[in-house]
Amino acid sequence: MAPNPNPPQEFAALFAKIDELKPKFIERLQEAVAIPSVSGDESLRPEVVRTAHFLKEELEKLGAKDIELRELGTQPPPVANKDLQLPPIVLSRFGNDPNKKTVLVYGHYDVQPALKEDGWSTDPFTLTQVGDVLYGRGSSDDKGPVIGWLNAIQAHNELGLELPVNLVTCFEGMEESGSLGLDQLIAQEAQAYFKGVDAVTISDNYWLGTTKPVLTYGLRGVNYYEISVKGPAADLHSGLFGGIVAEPMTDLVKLLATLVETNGKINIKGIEEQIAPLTAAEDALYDDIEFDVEVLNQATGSQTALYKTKKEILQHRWRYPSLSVHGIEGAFYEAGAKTVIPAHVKGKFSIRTVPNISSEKLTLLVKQHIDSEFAKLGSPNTATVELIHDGDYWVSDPHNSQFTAASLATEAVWGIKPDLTREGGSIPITLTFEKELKTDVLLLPLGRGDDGAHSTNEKIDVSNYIEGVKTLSAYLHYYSKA
Ligand SMILES: C[C@H](N)C(=O)N[C@@H](Cc1c[nH]cn1)C(=O)O
Ligand SMILES: [Zn+2]
Ligand SMILES: [Zn+2]
Repeated sequence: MAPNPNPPQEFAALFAKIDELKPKFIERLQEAVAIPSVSGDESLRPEVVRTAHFLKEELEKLGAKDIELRELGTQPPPVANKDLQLPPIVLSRFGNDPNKKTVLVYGHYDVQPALKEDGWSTDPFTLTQVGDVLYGRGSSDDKGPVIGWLNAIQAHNELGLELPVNLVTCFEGMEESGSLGLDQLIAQEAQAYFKGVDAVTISDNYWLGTTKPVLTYGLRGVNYYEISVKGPAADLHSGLFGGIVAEPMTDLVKLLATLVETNGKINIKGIEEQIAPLTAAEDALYDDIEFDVEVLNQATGSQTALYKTKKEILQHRWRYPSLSVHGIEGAFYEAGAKTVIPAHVKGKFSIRTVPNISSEKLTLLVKQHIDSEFAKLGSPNTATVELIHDGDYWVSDPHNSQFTAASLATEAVWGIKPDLTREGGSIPITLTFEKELKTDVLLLPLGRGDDGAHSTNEKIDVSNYIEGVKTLSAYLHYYSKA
């Protein structure tokens, strides 16, 4: 999609300044991407913390006040290093004018793991421009959008243009690992640091496809589980012990295979009954959305879609649960042919939740399922299942003043009204902001549906990044007048 060739006159200088600053904005993202802030890898925790310091320095340069790196204590189990500190929350403030509205912007500076050997064409932690595309881990999820907010502030500063709202930043470093510790901080600061916040804006998801901007009013939740199967006291030689001991891997693979069918059907009893019925009014909402199975095939680079029609695909992404098996810890996985019997293996899977699935009830059902399936195996090993983290689903009203302002901003930048979408992914903290601050939350995505978030060759198109900075800026102006 080409940007609007005739943006409103009121934004002419601001948009021109953003275009002029493009090289600086790309350089800032390059610096952010260069820090491998993988929250799920304990050994990289210092890098996650280094990213918080990088943001603090950038915020200082931009003139933020009350900058704080708020510590959250040690990471709760399961964790190898019991003294592992959680990464800090980066709080800061631009303006404190009682006559202006206050917008809290949330984003995360941690990323998913990435290794060149996973199949990346370029080094994942070196932002690499190929044509009009910027490749690198976090470029879209979520360093690009986080840096996008800083860029919007810089453009205002360089023009000598006051921000139209007071801005509060809340950037976290554990989103990809369950947002540990942030719920408590938000509750604690609702009437302190966050007092007076009128609106929360999150830029941490994606357009549905590659051409049309969207605003998002729903998220699925996520419950992440680990099945632990223990047997022998240590790994064993399969020639000496194969056939005469019960193998944990065999049990685990059987258990994992009971969870879900190839067609996506979840086999855990009691989940389906909790799903909110589809009303005719909700069903009709899907009619006008631009999407087809080819967009899905393009995003996955395959022909592996389970559904063919737009409605089926979108409903199964947004309003039905899914169960994904992610990996096995403790198992042999490298190249070669090691003949080991692993002694202790952990299978990881998650369930995306939707209205009205309760996290507590789901965990009970998962435990019942694993216990009953394991009993059927008659194994002398032990199997336990544990909830690692959970985050609730969220559905909001897409017609409040924030959405209206964001829709106007999108039209100003892209020359088109955005589609209103829900998201299959999860941002666990969204509901907490809504509940604790008693404000509405808007999801205003910058990246495209084919950005490859969490995947190899994650990217953000230069146009999405730069026009995104314009969209964030214009949104603040429209919202200030709403
Ligand atoms: C949508 C967002 N950018 C995202 O990727 N969220 C993660 C959150 C999460 C929860 N557990 C682990 N990661 C996601 O949806 O997977
Ligand atoms: Zn994200
Ligand atoms: Zn993510």
